[in-house]
Amino acid sequence: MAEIGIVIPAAGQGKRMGAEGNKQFLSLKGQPILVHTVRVFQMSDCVSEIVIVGAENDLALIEDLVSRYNLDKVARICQGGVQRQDSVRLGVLALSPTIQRVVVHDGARPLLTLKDFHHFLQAAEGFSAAIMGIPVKDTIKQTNSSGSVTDTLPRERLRAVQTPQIFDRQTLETVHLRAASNGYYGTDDASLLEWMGYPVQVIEGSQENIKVTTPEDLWLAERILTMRET
Ligand SMILES: Nc1ccn([C@@H]2O[C@H](COP(=O)(O)OP(=O)(O)OP(=O)(O)O)[C@@H](O)[C@H]2O)c(=O)n1
Ligand SMILES: C[C@](O)(CO)[C@H](O)COP(=O)(O)O
Repeated sequence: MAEIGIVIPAAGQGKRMGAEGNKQFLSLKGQPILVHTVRVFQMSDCVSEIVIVGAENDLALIEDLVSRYNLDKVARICQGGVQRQDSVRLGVLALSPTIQRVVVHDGARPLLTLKDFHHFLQAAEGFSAAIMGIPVKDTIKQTNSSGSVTDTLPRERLRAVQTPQIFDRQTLETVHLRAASNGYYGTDDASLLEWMGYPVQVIEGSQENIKVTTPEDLWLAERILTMRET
């Protein structure tokens, strides 16, 4: 099996959370969100190493959490960039040369389970790029700049995309470097492959694998974890 490395972008500002400091250090059931996120990869026998990408001012705190929670698969903690995509690129470049497949997973998605991660890895075998996604529940409409509807998109084929996203390391490096030199930005890593014409496979994820973006998400994350305890 190919050696798998994990890149966790955690260098955002969490503006939509509106908390003081980086949302990834907020407590979720008594432990920082970021610790929940990293732990699933720490526990996985399929993972060789983890790179966490943090904001300059948070690097010492991340180092402290890694040692306090014995996250010894974390091989490097590196400084992030202005946008998520910059942070991921820097993280990918910091992976050991032996890593052949890269999983990118948001620091702010603490509810991925080991079972779902392993199912994802298994389903992704044979694809050079695969991403988790779930069917959308709402009707999605496209609007023009004044809010008037221009289209109703056929829902059967729409997927709300999450992380983890897995890629062959060489391809991921190539698209990130090309996007950086062209000033091209996407909201996830798969969109860089799409931009360069590479195929990307969607694998069904879980409704519980939410991204903690706003205070309501933190409330929901607490409830999901409580539900899992019972
Ligand atoms: N320059 C950035 C921006 C984002 N991220 C990370 O990318 C993930 C997904 O981003 P999002 O949830 O949008 O986080 P923020 O950018 O922190 O949130 P906001 O847009 O509300 O400021 C987060 O784990 C975030 O820390 C990053 O590593 N580097
Ligand atoms: C990559 C991502 O998690 C896919 O849903 C998401 O796009 C990243 O969050 P952002 O809010 O777009 O930065």
